[in-house]
Amino acid sequence: MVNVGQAERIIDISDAVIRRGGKNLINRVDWRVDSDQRWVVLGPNGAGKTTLLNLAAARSHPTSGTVEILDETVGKVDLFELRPRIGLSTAEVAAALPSDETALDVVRTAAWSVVGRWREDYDEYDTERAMSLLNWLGVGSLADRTFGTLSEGERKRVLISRALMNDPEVLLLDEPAAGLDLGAREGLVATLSSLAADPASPATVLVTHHVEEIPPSFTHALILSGGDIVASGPIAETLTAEALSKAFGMPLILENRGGRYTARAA
Ligand SMILES: Nc1ncnc2c1ncn2[C@@H]1O[C@H](COP(=O)(O)OP(=O)(O)OP(=O)(O)O)[C@@H](O)[C@H]1O
Repeated sequence: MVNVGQAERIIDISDAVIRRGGKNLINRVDWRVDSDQRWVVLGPNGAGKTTLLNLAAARSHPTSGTVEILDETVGKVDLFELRPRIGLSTAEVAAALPSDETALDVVRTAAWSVVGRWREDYDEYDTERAMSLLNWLGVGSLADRTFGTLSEGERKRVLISRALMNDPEVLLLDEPAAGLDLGAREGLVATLSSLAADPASPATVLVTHHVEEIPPSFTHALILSGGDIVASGPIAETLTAEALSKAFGMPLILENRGGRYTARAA
C-alpha cells in the first residue's frame, strides 16, 4: 500500500445502527475507507452486507450513529448532489433499468443520474466515455443490444461500466460475480483486479459471499455476521480461517495461492 499518510477519507461510518422491524440489521458498526483502499465485504446470507453497502451509497440513513461519505454527512447534505459522486452496481439498480434500453444508453444515462432515457442530449464526450468503458469491460460489441437481451455476465459488465461513467470517487459493487459461469467469473475477477491495481481508480468496495471472487489486488476485508463486524482491516490479517469460520458458523479451511483465496469445510 502506498501514500497511507496522504489517503483521503472516503467513507467514515461511526457507531452506526440500522434498525427495522425491531431488529438491528447492522449493529454499532465503525468503518473507515480511504481513497487508496479496495475492500471486500464478506459474510453469510442476511449478514447485513447489502444494508451496509446501501448506507455507504447514501441510499439510506442510519437509525443512530453517523455516516460521512466524501466528507459530507448523510442527513445534512443534498443526496442528489452526493449520489452522482458514488458509482453503484447492485441488483436494485439493475432491476430499475428498462429492459428495452440499449447497453450504451444504460451507461450514458448515468451521466444524468437517471434511469431510462428521456430526451436527454448526450454530448460526444458522454458517448465516447460510455463506449470506452464498455470496450474496457469487454462488452463494447454489445453497445446496441437491449439490456433485457443480455446474459447475466454481460449485464454485470454493463452495470460496472455504468457505475464508472461519472468517474466516481468511490465504486460500490454488490455481488458483481453472482450468477456468472466459471469463465465469466474469472474474466471479471481479472478485470476488477486490474481496476483495483490502478492508483487512479476510485476507492472500491465489493460485496460477495465467496472468497474465490476476491480480486488479488484488494487490500482490505470486512467480515460481517448477524449485523456485527467479526473482523475488519488489512486483508492479510483480517481474512483468516478463524474469522471466516466464526462468520459462517462452521469450521472452514482457507487457502491463499498467488493472491486468490479458496475456502471449504474443515
Ligand atoms: N426493511 C427490512 N425490514 C426488516 N428486515 C430487513 C429489512 N431489510 C432487510 N432486512 C433483513 O436484514 C438482514 C440483512 O439483510 P441484507 O440484505 O443486508 O443481508 P446480506 O448480507 O446482503 O444478505 P444476502 O447475502 O442474502 O444478500 C436480513 O435478515 C434481511 O431479511
